[in-house]
Amino acid sequence: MTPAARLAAAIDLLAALEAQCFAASAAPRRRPADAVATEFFRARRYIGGGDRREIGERVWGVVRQRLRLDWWLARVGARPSPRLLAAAGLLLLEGLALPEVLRAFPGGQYAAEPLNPPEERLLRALAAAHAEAGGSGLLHPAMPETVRLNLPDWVLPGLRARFGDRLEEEAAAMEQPAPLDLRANLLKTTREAAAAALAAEGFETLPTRWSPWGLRLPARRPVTATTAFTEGLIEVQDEGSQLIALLADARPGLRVADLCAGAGGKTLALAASMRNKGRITACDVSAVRLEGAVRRLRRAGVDNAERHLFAAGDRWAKRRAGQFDRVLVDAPCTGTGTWRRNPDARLRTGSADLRELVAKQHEILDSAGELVRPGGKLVYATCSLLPEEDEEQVNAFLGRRPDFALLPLAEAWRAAGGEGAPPAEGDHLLTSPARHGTDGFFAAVLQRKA
Ligand SMILES: C[S@@+](CC[C@H](N)C(=O)[O-])C[C@H]1O[C@@H](n2cnc3c(N)ncnc32)[C@H](O)[C@@H]1O
Repeated sequence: MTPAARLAAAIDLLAALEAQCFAASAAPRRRPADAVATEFFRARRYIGGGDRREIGERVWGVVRQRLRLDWWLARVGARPSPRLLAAAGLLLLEGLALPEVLRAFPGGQYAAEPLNPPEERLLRALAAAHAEAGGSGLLHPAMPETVRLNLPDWVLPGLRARFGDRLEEEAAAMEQPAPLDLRANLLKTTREAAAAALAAEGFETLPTRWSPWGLRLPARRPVTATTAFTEGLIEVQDEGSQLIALLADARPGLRVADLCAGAGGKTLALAASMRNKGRITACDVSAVRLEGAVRRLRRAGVDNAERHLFAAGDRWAKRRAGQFDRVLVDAPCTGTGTWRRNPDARLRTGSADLRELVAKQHEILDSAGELVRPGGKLVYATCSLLPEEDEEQVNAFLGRRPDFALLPLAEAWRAAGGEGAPPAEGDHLLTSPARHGTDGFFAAVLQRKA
């Protein structure tokens, strides 16, 4: 592809993302950007791997900096159309000079149409405003805090309550690319043997600091193509997520419910710590997600897991009241803790989603409480750093259910075989990108009084 054709494809992909992920009209069925991008490239098989990578990098660059690019465009009175976003990206992110940006829109077959006079006027104004502000970088002293931190305004109160003076540091860490964490599958291997198998295939890893099962690759690499992966020796799982499975203390022989199992990320880890003994039920409301667990469970050699798809009017939970030793609620949440991995999520989630999710978490926690046997443990977890979805949710539950008590984290950690001190905030597990180099996860262990 010519450079002009690549830019034209990037503009088309930006337009697809706008329509399906970000625009108000895309609500309430906003799609994840990577799903839209996969579909986009699948429909354009003539775009080869190298071109795809370049187009993708350009588009993700714009998505990552979208709040700031929108601010710059608004400063010169422009609306963020895909064409202007692409042009602003060339100018402010890729550092092209104005004439080069204009030349990147030559028109003709397979190239973006030349900027029209109003677009060109806006771009010239943008270049002038940027030059006036020093001409380098994306930050500007007049930017509001939310744009400066690259965070939507609805998360600021919650994240400030969470991090206080450290908010800036955490916001910066949320902009850094995430490492790739793997979990050694103890049903088939040990952490050391999995590391050796990966090293033999050219993938050097380091053991993770807190998870006894974790291996870290410093940068994303196509690990799913390795024999170690296809043979089920490893799974991709952030260390923070591994810690939640660890904290659940799922021992051999227990009866365990993974209530929001999705595609089984934590089910797999729970089954491994149960050594395939006892019974684990992976539940979800999404058939597609639950179906995604089947192949993973098979690859991992898990044979003590069953699946249950919740349906309207389902009596599954009622019939199993008080029967589970462990219940994990890996609650649907805003996912603020994973924003470094999903830069589009901050653009497609809003305060209405937060309100809806908080209500859903409340409801799921209540039905989870019914399932736990006296003396059993309920682990409530999210990949959000917002107190409303985390400790406030837990405190409200404890207010409703005096027959449950919060197990202090140090105690829960030791009981689960954790070594050293866990990443904590008070009596809860809390990991964050800046402090722990993991995604942001929250977990609390609640024990039903015997
Ligand atoms: C954070 S994700 C789970 C991720 C999964 N546990 C893992 O480790 O890969 C939350 C899941 O909750 C599910 N969910 C949403 N509402 C639910 C409900 N009322 N009951 C059970 N699961 C629900 C979603 O479909 C989603 O798969």
